[in-house]
Amino acid sequence: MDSSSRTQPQPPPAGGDPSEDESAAELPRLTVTQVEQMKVEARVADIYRVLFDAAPNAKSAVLELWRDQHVEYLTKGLRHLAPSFHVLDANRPWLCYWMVHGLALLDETLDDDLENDIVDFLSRCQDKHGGYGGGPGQLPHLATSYAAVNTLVTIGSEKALSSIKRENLYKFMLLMKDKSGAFRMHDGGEVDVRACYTAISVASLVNVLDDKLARGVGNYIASCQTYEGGIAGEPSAEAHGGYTFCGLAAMVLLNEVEKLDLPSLIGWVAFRQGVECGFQGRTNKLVDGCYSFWQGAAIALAQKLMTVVAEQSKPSYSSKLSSVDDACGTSSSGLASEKSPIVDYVKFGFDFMKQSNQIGPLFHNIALQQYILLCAQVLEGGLRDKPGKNRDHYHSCYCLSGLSVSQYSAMTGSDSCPLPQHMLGPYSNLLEPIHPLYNVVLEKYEEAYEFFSGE
Ligand SMILES: CC(C)=CCC/C(C)=C/CC/C(C)=C/COP(=O)(O)OP(=O)(O)O
Ligand SMILES: [Zn+2]
Repeated sequence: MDSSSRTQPQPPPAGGDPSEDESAAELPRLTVTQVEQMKVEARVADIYRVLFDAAPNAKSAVLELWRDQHVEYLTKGLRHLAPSFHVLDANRPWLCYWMVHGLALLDETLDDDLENDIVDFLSRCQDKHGGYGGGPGQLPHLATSYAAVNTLVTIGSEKALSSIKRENLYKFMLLMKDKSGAFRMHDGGEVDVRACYTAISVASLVNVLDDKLARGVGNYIASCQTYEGGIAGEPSAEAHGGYTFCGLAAMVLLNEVEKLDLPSLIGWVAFRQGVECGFQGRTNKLVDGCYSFWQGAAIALAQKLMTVVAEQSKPSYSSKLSSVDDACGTSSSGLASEKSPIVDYVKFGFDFMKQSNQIGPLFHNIALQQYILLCAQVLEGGLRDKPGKNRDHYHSCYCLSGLSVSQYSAMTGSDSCPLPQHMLGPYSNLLEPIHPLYNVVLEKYEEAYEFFSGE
């Protein structure tokens, strides 16, 4: 998308006399500082009522995405990290991903030197036997491998994509496979749904996913779906939005989504949207901007799975769902025992995105945008969990990812643009669309798909 066609929004002035500014002049009773204070008190509905009663035209001043500020915050963060990358942290590929992806969502290109620095740094994080660690010489880990691969796909250059040692990555992932079929995060590490998702997402993205990697994963994930309907990190744990996204996305990539009880999963996710308009991660917890992605994207995936939902909603279905216990896991239905010996796994992610939404948003998409724009944005740039918390790169990445998901959630065609009524604030708020199975910008995914499908 061409950002030059958009007018750059300006944030409202930070505090001060409202009469100093034309848009603020329409806010006779509230300064921005007062608005901030009300947010801290979590009185979002009050802010809205008072603002709109007092000054209907103030709507766009408050509901703008402060692009320039977010770009500055993320770019500064990357420049601080590169070129030495000398922070004592095992999360450096994640820091790269959160900032590079955030900037890509904002349609901001990095300069060549910065891109090269990041590619070189991630190459140094790549273990000689495969997989990426949190820094050079660190133990390879599935989560940092996911962050590194998503960063390189987002950078998208020949140098970036060809720096990924796919054969070694495949061998590393095979080593991380547990006898249950699930994956462990690192050598001697924990087995959980996050590990399953990061392994399957990376393997699918770089086109090395095969039956050996896939076997048993779907059954493990299905065993983590709880009585509430959401998915937990491991069997018998509590359903959580992060793991629900991971589990559902992995199941789609494995073509085993029928092993989940989708109606109950969707119901659980939809009810995690609170009166504050954002999502909570689990029952009885506070809303948090990052769940705009984890929960919002789970719903976005479900919008393309309505055929399965309809099938599972038939009274005759329940006995079939509970009898899914085949450990091989290459069947697309979980119902039948027929299996194809050669499964073209890379196509599942590709074909899924080509499908249109089969239903409108199953959450309040405008309300979610309201939470992100009004409560999660920080005036100086960057996004946060909730009012009263500081901005950080993780929340900036996932609030922006969730904003993109909610902006595109009401579209029916897979390649059209959202209508203005599906977006809150000016149309210049529109972000780049993502591929919700991997959380990379769609265009970048398509380029990587072309690149790796020839391999
Ligand atoms: C790809 C990848 C690595 C995905 C990770 C998914 C993810 C966000 C999992 C959440 C983990 C978790 C139980 C957080 C609870 O934190 P908390 O108790 O501080 O928060 P809460 O009160 O909101 O539950
Ligand atoms: Zn959070």
